Amino acid sequence: MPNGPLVLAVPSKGRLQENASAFFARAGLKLAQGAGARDYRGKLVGVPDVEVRYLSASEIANQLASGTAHLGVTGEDLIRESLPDARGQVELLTPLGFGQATVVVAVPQAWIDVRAMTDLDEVAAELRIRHGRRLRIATKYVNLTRRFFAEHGVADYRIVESLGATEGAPASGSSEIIVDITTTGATLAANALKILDDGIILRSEANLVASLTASWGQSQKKALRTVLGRIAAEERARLTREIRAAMPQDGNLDLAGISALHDAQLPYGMPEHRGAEIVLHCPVDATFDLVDDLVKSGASAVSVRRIDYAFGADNPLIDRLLARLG
Ligand SMILES: Nc1ncnc2c1ncn2[C@@H]1O[C@H](COP(=O)(O)OP(=O)(O)OP(=O)(O)O)[C@@H](O)[C@H]1O
Ligand SMILES: O=P(O)(O)OC[C@H]1O[C@H](OP(=O)(O)OP(=O)(O)O)[C@H](O)[C@@H]1O
Ligand SMILES: [Mg+2]
Repeated sequence: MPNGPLVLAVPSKGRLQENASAFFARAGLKLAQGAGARDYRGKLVGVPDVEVRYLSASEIANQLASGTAHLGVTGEDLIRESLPDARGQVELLTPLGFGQATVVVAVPQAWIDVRAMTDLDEVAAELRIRHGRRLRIATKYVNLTRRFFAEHGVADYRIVESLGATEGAPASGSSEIIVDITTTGATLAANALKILDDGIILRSEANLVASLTASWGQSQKKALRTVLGRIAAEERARLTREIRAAMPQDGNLDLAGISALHDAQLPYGMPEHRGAEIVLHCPVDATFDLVDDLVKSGASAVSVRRIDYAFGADNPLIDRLLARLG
């Protein structure tokens, strides 16, 4: 639909759901779900031409790949696992700071001599000789597993597809080892499994992802500018502090030098006269060093505040995506 709505796919359940709604709310994008909790469609309050669809995290990855959804929030693990050509199908716009999970290779703790991927070759050979069968890996990350094992030159194995409770597979005898996600490590420990020293396949977190295969007409691009504009403005504001001060009545404050030194901007220009108000925007980490330099140079009434949104003429998120859409 060249002039249809922009389809925004949002997690409908699980660990990503609450964090995703909070993320949109911070960006001033209020999700309005349809009539009941079972209505899986909604809107963005005050933003026309956007249709919100509530889907599972893995379905969001699929719909971004096929172009059924334009924008979505999902885990990078699911993108890398389900999309054969992630680079050509989607653009990962920004990591969101939640949904952290690491995809790992884990083996029984009882295998004390097995510490690294290279040790698995020996295990596999022994299994073959003693029991006449291949090393079994339980996982739902079939593609990530194949790629990682190939990179490590381990070829003599068989994948047992697991639909859940993967960590239980070795104890129940349906596999020898597993590939799964872990966050705190509690589930691995409870199942007496350990991560191989070089067994980290991917460190994942939730991302804002755009589809490159969806049809991007005029109305979708317009909605995209609004949505990404607010998201970028919130992100910029979160990483920035606003510092206000009065220019000293005498002495010479080298404002250009100080701002360059601390990577700060003067969004409203140079103050025009002594005693005039200075407004600086600087990276959060630079705040106190910048304040010290201002005070040392005679600035008075220095105050620091957080800002909610910082809109600029440029928007790196949109520019990057439009460049890729051509
Ligand atoms: N500790 C965790 N356990 C599971 N998923 C996590 C964890 N931490 C972050 N995540 C992220 O959440 C995603 C899974 O989300 P969720 O379980 O809601 O959806 P799903 O996998 O599509 O559904 P289902 O689990 O019912 O198959 C993971 O792929 C990962 O990106
Ligand atoms: O390292 P931990 O903090 O213990 O977390 C990791 C576990 O959490 C998830 O399972 P979940 O409970 O979501 O069930 P699921 O497999 O059905 O998604 C994941 O699949 C792991 O099993
Ligand atoms: Mg889950």
